[in-house]
Amino acid sequence: MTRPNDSKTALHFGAGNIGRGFIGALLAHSGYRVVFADVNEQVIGALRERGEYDIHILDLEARTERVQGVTGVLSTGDETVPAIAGADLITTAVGPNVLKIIAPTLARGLEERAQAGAGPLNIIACENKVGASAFLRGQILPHLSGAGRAYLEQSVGFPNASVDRIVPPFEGEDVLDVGVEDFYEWYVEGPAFKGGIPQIEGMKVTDDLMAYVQRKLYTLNTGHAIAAYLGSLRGLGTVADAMGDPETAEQVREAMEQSGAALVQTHGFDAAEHAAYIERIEARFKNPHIHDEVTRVGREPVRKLGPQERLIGPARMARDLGLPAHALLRGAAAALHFRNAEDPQAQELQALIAEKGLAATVTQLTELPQGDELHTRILEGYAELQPA
Ligand SMILES: NC(=O)c1ccc[n+]([C@@H]2O[C@H](COP(=O)([O-])OP(=O)(O)OC[C@H]3O[C@@H](n4cnc5c(N)ncnc54)[C@H](O)[C@@H]3O)[C@@H](O)[C@H]2O)c1
Ligand SMILES: O=P(O)(O)OC[C@@H](O)[C@@H](O)[C@H](O)[C@H](O)CO
Repeated sequence: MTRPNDSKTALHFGAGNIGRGFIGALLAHSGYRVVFADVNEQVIGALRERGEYDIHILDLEARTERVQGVTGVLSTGDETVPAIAGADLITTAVGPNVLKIIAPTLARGLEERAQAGAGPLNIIACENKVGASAFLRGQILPHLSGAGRAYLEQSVGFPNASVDRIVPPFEGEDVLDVGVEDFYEWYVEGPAFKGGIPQIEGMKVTDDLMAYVQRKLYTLNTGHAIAAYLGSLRGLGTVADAMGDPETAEQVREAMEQSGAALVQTHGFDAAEHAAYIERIEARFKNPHIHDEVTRVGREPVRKLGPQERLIGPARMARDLGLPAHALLRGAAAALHFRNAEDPQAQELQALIAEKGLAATVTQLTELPQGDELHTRILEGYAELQPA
């Protein structure tokens, strides 16, 4: 059977959970030869040696899927620039903070393409960040010559995307094994593609990406983060444990309902469909087959407290519409309590609070001025929430 992308190559930065467990797998199933670029020598070595790996679907009906036709390059090595020059599509799932690190390498690859007179290319950043592909474009531009810049402007699309599949770290028999939930959803911004939209199994194209990005980030990631931060405060180890605690589960639901009311008004979603969307997410959080530590879900609290992010973004949206936001702000307050000796941003957060005080830290991270009602409510929430 021929597939739409047989004989094409996709280069995917980040052979981690989402890379192997979601985006890379869809690309391979759609016929692409998938080249993963990563800094992890063990994973890249195994991908090169074996050319395939297994995905374990951790749900009511457990099953295993084999992903074939894959290989790897070290993103710091000599092969990555030619791989960029020869790719038909580039995707990333490295984490929002790593985009600026891979930007100079991408720029070198684009220079080669410009010199070779190559055709159009699309680069899709599959990260939990509003406008991640556009952000990556902005990081690449300063590294380009005039010719490279002209090629980028004319021939390189940076469609933004929303990616949803819960993929925690997985202890398999093999280093390449990955464990995922059955559910997945990938929306990409149609009008931003250059040179036609590739046919990829499971990739949905939309003209209104912001609605889908906010629907996912301000519902799933909002509830997820609040489950993690309240769970962590209450000594609970995983998201499923946190959702097993009736008070935490109720507070998570209340927050998703508050962001939901704001999203329904902002984007015109059907209220009943949005309620069903929340219910589905709650069931995903409770999936007993997924072991997702609150430390992973709460990782990088400085990023998660940002003004457009999953806690403050929907709280501001609700406030601007005259809707309640207290459960969302309780989540932000819980985030400020987050401690994890292995998470540099959790360390940075506690150091900031110790050095500058809570009020100044909240302003620095959320951009909410002191005296703003949301700022005040976060401080009150912080005082009410005490570690177990
Ligand atoms: N895991 C999930 O449930 C999930 C779901 C949706 C979206 N996301 C988003 O996907 C992105 C990746 O998350 P993840 O959970 O897969 O993280 P991860 O840590 O499992 O994977 C990231 C990978 O990037 C690699 N990496 C780091 N620096 C690199 C560099 N300079 N060059 C190339 N590779 C580099 C790491 O070695 C790692 O393999 C994040 O933006 C996250 O928010 C995650
Ligand atoms: O990846 P982060 O750190 O932005 O957020 C942690 C989790 O909420 C996230 O990875 C979810 O599992 C994922 O967004 C589900 O689609």
